[in-house]
Amino acid sequence: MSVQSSGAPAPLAFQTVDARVAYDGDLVLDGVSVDIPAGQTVAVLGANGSGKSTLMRAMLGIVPLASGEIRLHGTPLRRFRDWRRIGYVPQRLTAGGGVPATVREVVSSGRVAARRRLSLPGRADRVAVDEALEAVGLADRAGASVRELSGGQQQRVLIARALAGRPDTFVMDEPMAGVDAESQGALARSLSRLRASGSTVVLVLHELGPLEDVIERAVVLEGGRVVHDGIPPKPSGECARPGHEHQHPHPDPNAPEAAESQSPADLIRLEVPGRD
Ligand SMILES: Nc1ncnc2c1ncn2[C@@H]1O[C@H](COP(=O)(O)OP(=O)(O)OP(=O)(O)O)[C@@H](O)[C@H]1O
Repeated sequence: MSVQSSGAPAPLAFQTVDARVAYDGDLVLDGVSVDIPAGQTVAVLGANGSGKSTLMRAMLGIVPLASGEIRLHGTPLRRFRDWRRIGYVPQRLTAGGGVPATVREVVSSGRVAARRRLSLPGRADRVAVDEALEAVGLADRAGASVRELSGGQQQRVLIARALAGRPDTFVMDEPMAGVDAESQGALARSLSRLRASGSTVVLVLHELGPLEDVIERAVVLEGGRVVHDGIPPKPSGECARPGHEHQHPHPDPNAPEAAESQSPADLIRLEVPGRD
């Protein structure tokens, strides 16, 4: 358990208790229990179809549980109302869709929940949007149509939209998927700042890559179950050699969590679509 400097345990941002989710009768989350203290930066890793996105959606009540319980900031999900605290970046959506919106317009939409009902955007909204654009390195593209941007830049727009609402708790589903190196660097810097500011960040990743130094903890899913929860696995051996195409997270044999896990040899077998 994470402990604050006062010695008291840190309050939990997320708590899933024996969570089960089924689609059409097929169990895709099979008894997941994870406590995420406020202020932690946690990666959820696992092979394709292991249930990562489903866990994110269940944590936010987007898909219902078959059984178990979810609490957000100590409140059972069904009673949770403080959604302004939560910033969600969904998986693989383009920021603009078919609508010819500018970067600023899309990011400004992240302020709607933070505004008082029926009030027009004010100075605080403009400042929040400016800061969010700055944080993801897109201040100079504010007037551009999102359709002109690269996939990685569009991903940054979605993150800026979440930042603009000034939540303290982020859920990001594969923010690095299909993102170019420049945008990966910008995202890594944004996440470092979020971590330094005490925000909670839970993000789905296929590989740690440039976020390796930012991630404090990794939860690895396999077949809808947690098979590792602890120190992020380090790339090693063949995969760590220069010239290797990608970095699969591998178990660190020296990590105490790895030694305690159910099946160390099978811990992490990640697939990266189209690259293996
Ligand atoms: N809405 C849905 N209806 C039916 N089955 C679904 C639905 N969403 C996901 N699934 C199935 O549930 C399983 C877990 O999917 P999920 O998207 O949570 O996995 P994932 O680990 O995030 O995978 P990926 O890395 O490919 O995004 C998969 O077998 C998937 O096909």
